[in-house]
Amino acid sequence: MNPCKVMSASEFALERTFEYGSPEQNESVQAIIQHVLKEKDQALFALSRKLDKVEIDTLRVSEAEMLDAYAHVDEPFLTSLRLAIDNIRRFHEKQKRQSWMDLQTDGSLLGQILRPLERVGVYVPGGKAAYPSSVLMNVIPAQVAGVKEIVMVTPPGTNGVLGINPAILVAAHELGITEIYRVGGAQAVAALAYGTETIRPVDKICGPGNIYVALAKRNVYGVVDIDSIAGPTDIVVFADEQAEPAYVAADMLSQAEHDEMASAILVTDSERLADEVQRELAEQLAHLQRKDIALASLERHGAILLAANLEEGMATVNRIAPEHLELMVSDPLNWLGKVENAGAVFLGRYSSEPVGDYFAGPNHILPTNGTARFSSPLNVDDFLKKSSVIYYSREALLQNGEHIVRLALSEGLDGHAKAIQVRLEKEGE
Ligand SMILES: NC(=O)c1ccc[n+]([C@@H]2O[C@H](COP(=O)([O-])OP(=O)(O)OC[C@H]3O[C@@H](n4cnc5c(N)ncnc54)[C@H](O)[C@@H]3O)[C@@H](O)[C@H]2O)c1
Ligand SMILES: N[C@H](CO)Cc1c[nH]c[nH+]1
Ligand SMILES: [Zn+2]
Repeated sequence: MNPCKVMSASEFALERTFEYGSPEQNESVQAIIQHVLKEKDQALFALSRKLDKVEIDTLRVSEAEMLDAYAHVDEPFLTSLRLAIDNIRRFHEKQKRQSWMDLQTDGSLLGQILRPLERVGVYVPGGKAAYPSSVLMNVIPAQVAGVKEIVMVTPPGTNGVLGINPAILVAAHELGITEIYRVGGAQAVAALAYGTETIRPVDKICGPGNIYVALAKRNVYGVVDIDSIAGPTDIVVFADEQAEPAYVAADMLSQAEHDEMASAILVTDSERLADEVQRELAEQLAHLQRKDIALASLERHGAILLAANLEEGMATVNRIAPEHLELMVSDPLNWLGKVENAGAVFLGRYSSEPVGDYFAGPNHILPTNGTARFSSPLNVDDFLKKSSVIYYSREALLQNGEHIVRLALSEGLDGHAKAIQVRLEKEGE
């Protein structure tokens, strides 16, 4: 069995669909948003019944539930979680920026004031799998930025079984998050954007999710801000003859197992590697718990792309603009400078993608579906807004006023010009 199609890198046609998701998925997301706008909490109960197959009667997770969750996780998990928290916090602390002011010789003062957003909603996925790691990746940069109110939403159950995964609640509690609602999918995004009787609206919605979550975020953008379209995950492994086939296949499967819509692609100049990776994929798939999801992902969206040489391979990588890019080549640092578009780049045979998903420190909430061409991993700046500050001294205005007047008149805006002229006349006397 060959799980992946093989084709030449130069022939690989990248369908960059401007309509993200199928028309049916877009329609159903719009219907969900309208439903929440009209019926608020009642819509959230009904949609959880219909889409998550669970019956809920309260949305807010209680303090008791959060504390009870600790009984369901073990000490080694807590140790690993706390180490990951330290790494992620340290990495994001380095991104912190300060407000600044620049004093000019004429006495004018120009600058930028940075302030944290007031209230942010973070989405933690939980439909097909539970993602405590996404709690950390969402919340820590917001906390480092100084956001006052962080609200978390997550599906009320996983795989149709009622209950939020305890590891998600423990991760939230470790970070001091207390406002959590059991609601997922497009309905959670709509509730955060427009508010319901129980959920107060937020200023920005961040976090990854499946196609319905991604489409809903895109739909509510403008009412609230969003981070990026962090939808179904994708990975490209860029590998040469020396790469270890077992590692390449394992890393491709690590992302294919997320979602039938995930995509895992190998780009290589080695036919031998391509054959061996194909064999490894088939062999390793058989032992995966989520083999059905991973196989569907490989069959629908996976590929092995054979390039005439590595330069051609890198051009293909840049066209794909992957969320994750592994440079599994003998000289990864030499190739790093040629990477134009990628959410996160993993260098060398030991930097397997899950190192970044869970532990190293950089954020795993990354732009998907080619959006790494123009957007970035979730970071501290996502939670800051900036105001420009302008102070002009008398001297600065007298010196530069004529230029401002001229530019205003060139736009035919004499009201603007007069606002300056009135001062020049009075002060110039
Ligand atoms: N890009 C990133 O940074 C990143 C990080 C982590 C996870 N992910 C992605 O997050 C996703 C997680 O997906 P998931 O499904 O496990 O959890 P999820 O929480 O994103 O989605 C589950 C919700 O989808 C809704 N839903 C399911 N079927 C639906 C349908 N037919 N119509 C309307 N709504 C429907 C349900 O309300 C459910 O609560 C994966 O695609 C994974 O690749 C991405
Ligand atoms: N690979 C996903 C998108 O970057 C994140 C994740 C969380 N848990 C496991 N993986
Ligand atoms: Zn992952």
